[in-house]
Amino acid sequence: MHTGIHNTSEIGRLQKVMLHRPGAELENLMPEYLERLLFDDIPYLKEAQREHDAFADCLRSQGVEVVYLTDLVLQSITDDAVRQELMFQFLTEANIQEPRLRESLERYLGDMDDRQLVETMMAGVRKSSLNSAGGAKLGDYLSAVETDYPFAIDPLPNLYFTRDPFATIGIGVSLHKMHTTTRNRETLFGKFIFEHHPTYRNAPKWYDRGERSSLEGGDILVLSPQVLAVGISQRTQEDSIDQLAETILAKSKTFKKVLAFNIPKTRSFMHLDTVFTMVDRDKFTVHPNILSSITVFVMELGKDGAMTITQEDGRLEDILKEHLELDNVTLIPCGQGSEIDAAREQWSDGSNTLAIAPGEVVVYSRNHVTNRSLEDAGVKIHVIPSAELSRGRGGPRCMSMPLVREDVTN
Ligand SMILES: NC(=O)NCCC[C@H](N)C(=O)O
Repeated sequence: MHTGIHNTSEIGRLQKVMLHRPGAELENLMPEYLERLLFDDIPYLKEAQREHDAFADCLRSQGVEVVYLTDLVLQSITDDAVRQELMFQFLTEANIQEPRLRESLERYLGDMDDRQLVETMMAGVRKSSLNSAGGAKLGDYLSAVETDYPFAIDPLPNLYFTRDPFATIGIGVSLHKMHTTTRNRETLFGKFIFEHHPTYRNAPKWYDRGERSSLEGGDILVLSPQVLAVGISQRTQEDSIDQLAETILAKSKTFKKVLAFNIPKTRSFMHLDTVFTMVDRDKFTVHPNILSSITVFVMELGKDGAMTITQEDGRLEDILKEHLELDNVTLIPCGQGSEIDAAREQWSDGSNTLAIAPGEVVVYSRNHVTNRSLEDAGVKIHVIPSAELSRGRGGPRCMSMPLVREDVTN
């Protein structure tokens, strides 16, 4: 079946990837609301875009086709009914309850062409722009809707972390219910892509955004065509993993095991991929601080179709060796084992590498200590600028969603 998606590993040569170039949503960040919107600082947009373009150019120079989220959403608006439905659901999920405000927003957005509409949905809507857009009737009700809050609709500043709202696994997709309200609104774009985009609408869904428990893409690592790793983290709950594992193991026809990694539930370790990524067939980057606290559960379907779960007690290297059937596994510690360098570089995603081929990864320039360890371990690195992008707490893996990778050969 052609689904537009083929992703059977973390490291197979990357052929097609989805990014989101940060846009006006970053200029709608205000210090008061940073925590709720999951930022620790405000990136300088122009510089963040320059860095992001360097990331995209780096990928293109390695033969990767780069597609952008905005374009995929636009290509999914196949007729006017889809556009209306997108706008309707967007306003509902932005929690616009006040009928006159909703009417005014419908008029404001309704006058835009498709691209403006999608970009505005992403950027958020300031009350001031509604007023200046000829909303003369607004004055009589804006006083009723929290006058001191400057947004009619909040921005979606985390969109450039395309790894999280949905994840490609095998030939299908896991569309997520996110842990936070702000990120949950992002998944609407994925819903429309996987319902309407001519290339992607047939992709099987292994998880859906209507589920009750949260699951985020940064916790999902496709270790091999048979083995999936999922983090039990601040963002991903056990119930979601039960459900994803049951569906994948029963329906994908290829995956045989899910390894659930229980990691500490903290902001800096928010997803599994902030502490652990695969860089080669037998090499992984890891934040040394998790090694003592991580536990791994192996989930498999028995002959009767019922799930079995066993807890692994050994060292991470040995667990990976066993389940990936490898002779050797090398863990490359973030910060070369120094407590200080490890903490500093992990905070800015030193362990969050994006593999573009076995043994070849994209990394942030600022994590020079970890980057040296990668090179010492024989990994080829492609270094991208990182001063502004890293302020959002995500690295090259977080900023990319592979759509097509070549299978890994031995
Ligand atoms: N996979 C990832 O770790 N993504 C990074 C997400 C950063 C974003 N500010 C967030 O807190 O969700």
